[in-house]
This record gives sequence, C-alpha cells and structure tokens, in this order.
Amino acid sequence: EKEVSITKFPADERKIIAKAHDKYKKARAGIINTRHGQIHTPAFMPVGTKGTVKAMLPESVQTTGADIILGNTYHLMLQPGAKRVFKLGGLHKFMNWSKPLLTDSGGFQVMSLSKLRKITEEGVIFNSHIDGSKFMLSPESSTEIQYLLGSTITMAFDECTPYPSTYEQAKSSMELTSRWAKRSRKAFYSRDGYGQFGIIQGSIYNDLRLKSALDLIELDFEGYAIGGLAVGEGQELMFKVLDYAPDLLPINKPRYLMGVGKPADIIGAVQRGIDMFDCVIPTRSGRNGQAFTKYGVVNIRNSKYKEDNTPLEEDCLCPACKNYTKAYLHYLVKVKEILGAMLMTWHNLMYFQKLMLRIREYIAQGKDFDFIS
Ligand SMILES: CNc1nc2c(CC[C@H]3O[C@@H](OC)[C@H](OC)[C@@H]3O)c3nc(N)[nH]c(=O)c3cc2[nH]1
Ligand SMILES: [Zn+2]
Repeated sequence: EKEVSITKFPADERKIIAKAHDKYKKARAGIINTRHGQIHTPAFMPVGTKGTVKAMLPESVQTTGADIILGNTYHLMLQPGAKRVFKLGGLHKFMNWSKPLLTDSGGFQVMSLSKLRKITEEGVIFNSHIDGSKFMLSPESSTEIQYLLGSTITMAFDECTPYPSTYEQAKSSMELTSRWAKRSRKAFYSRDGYGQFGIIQGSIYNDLRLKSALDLIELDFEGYAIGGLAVGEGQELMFKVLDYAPDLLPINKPRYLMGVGKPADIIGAVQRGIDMFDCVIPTRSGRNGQAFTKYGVVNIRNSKYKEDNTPLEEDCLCPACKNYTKAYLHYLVKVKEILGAMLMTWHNLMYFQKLMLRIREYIAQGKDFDFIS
C-alpha cells in the first residue's frame, strides 16, 4: 500500500491512497478537499454548461452522487454576464449548487461555437454566436470571469490544439498555451480551498506533451488537465497518449482528462492514472433517448420497447427505474415530453456515478476492474 499525500490544495490536503496493482499500478483513488466540500476520485463531473445540468434540479444531481459539476466561462460571459452573476452572489448561489464547481476557461467553446474569431498573442477576439457582439477572451479576462463566477476550480486559458495537427502546428499551439498558462497563473487570485488547473497540450507528439508539462509544472498549479484529446483522434490514439502523459504530471496532484467519455474510455483512462472526467454523453444522449444500462445502451425510441413493462434496470434506485417502465419512457421520448428528458438524464447520471463508485471501491480493495462497464 503506497500512501501518497497530495501537496496543499490551498488550505487543504488531498489524501490519496494509491494501491499499486500489478496491472493497474497507475490507478488511484483519493479525496480532494475544497472550500465547497470533498471530491471523491476517480470522479465524473456532470456538465452544467449554462449554469444548469440540463433537465435536472441541482438537488437531483446531488442524489446521483455527483460531488462536483462543470460550468462554462464562454456561455456565462455572454449570458447573463459574469459581473451580473457576481452581483447576484456568484454561480453557486445563482444556480443553488453549494458543492464544488469547475469552470472551463472558454477557449474550447470560442473555437467551436463563435463566428468570426481572431487569435492573437493577447487572446481571442470573437463575435458572440448569440447576437454577433464583439468579445475578447484572454488569460486575464478568462481568469477574472471565473473568479467573478466564484468557481472552486479555475481552468487556465489554453488553446485546444485541433486533431489532426502537424508537428509544427501542435508545437506553436502548445507554446502559445504555455505563454497563456503563465499569464493565467499570474492573474489567479489564490484563496484557501480554491484551486487553478493548468491544461497541457501537444496533440499526439510525446516530446511536445513533455515540454508542455514541464512549462506548466513550473507554475505549480493545484492540479493539471490533459487537453487536446477527445477531439476526434479516437480511443486507440487517445490511450496511446495516456500511456505516458499522466506520468509527466506530479503524482501528488489531481489529473483531469477533459471531455471524456464513454464508460470504456473512463475505465481505460483511470487505469492510466486519470482522476477526473467531464462529458456531455450521459446528459446529451439521455435527452436523445439513449439509456446506459448494465445490459448495454438502450435506445428507448426503438419500437420493441413500446409495450415493455419492465424498468431500464431492475436494481437501479433512480426515479426512472423505481417508478416507471421502458414503455412509458419510450412514449415520453417519442412525444418529446419534458419528463422523458428528465428521467433519462437522471438515470444516466446515476449510472455514471455508480460506475465511478465501483471503480473507487475496486481500487481501494486492490482489485482489478477492467471488466466493469
Ligand atoms: C468533448 N471533448 C473535449 N472537450 C474538451 C474541453 C472541454 C469542453 C467543455 O465544453 C463543455 O462540454 C461541451 C464542457 O463545459 C462545461 C466542457 O468542459 C477542453 N477544454 C479546454 N479548455 N481545453 C481542451 O483542450 C479541451 C479538450 C476537450 N475535448
Ligand atoms: Zn435508473
């Protein structure tokens, strides 16, 4: 049993008991202590981009076992505006979520959502995808916005290198991210129980990933994210990067793989040393009628369920499984009733949290867990 204690997450300790398995010696389970409560890792963070986990009440999200959810700088700065959220008491109060909040720094959304944008050394100038008005996101403004939102974990402002990229493209993009990380770190207002994570880039090139890690480790972030993955490279290439990238990061700090993923992706990444995940799959696919179950993914819109009087999963404790049948869910989703989106989302979030709970238990007991899914 290897006791590895995390360095200070400002005023708090993150205790991590990393049981060295033979096959999964990199898998680890632990607790991150923050100003807004504890995060049990490996952790799945439901995505609440616009200050709400779509189709869920925050108290319902809490019953699924989620310790932390995600918000987004890009969306919230456009509407309702960071200063307004600050004036109204911050995002925790605004959305009635008192546990930890992680906000992404906005770079990824600017590139994927906004029209007309210009990347300069200073930052990214773009027109809002809502009304076309002009905005600038920079390391300083992104960090300030996240402070105004009151987020527990602030992400450095980075450039998510697209896939595929040539070595030269990935190199200059990674170097820009390193310069922006330095400015993000300088702009961060360090407080007890709050933290800022750096995001390493470098695409699929191991020397660039190493250089990115070295640049960011110098800035002594409270945690580190592996960016530039789950951008179309596929699971095989992603795992190839994860075979070495987590080891470039400090073993005693949280490691967050952005935008991942399906249960099999999460299991493979935990086995390679990742602690934190975020993904829209359980919420977005739930709304589209896909339910994750131990029998595999159920497309509830399939007509074979229209008179199926059994629950999605007979032993699941979520309201969809306790009180309703597949036939009812099939009907609700077909006729686009709001309750359909709510129940499917609730079940999927419960499924993902149960998966994480079982992974944490298997690690704590020193058991192998590659067959869970
Ligand atoms: C899906 N794959 C993927 N997502 C990614 C995100 C979050 C997207 C963000 O967008 C929202 O989900 C749609 C979430 O925001 C609440 C998420 O954090 C990334 N964010 C940053 N800053 N840098 C990256 O390199 C990056 C890479 C990703 N790969
Ligand atoms: Zn259920």
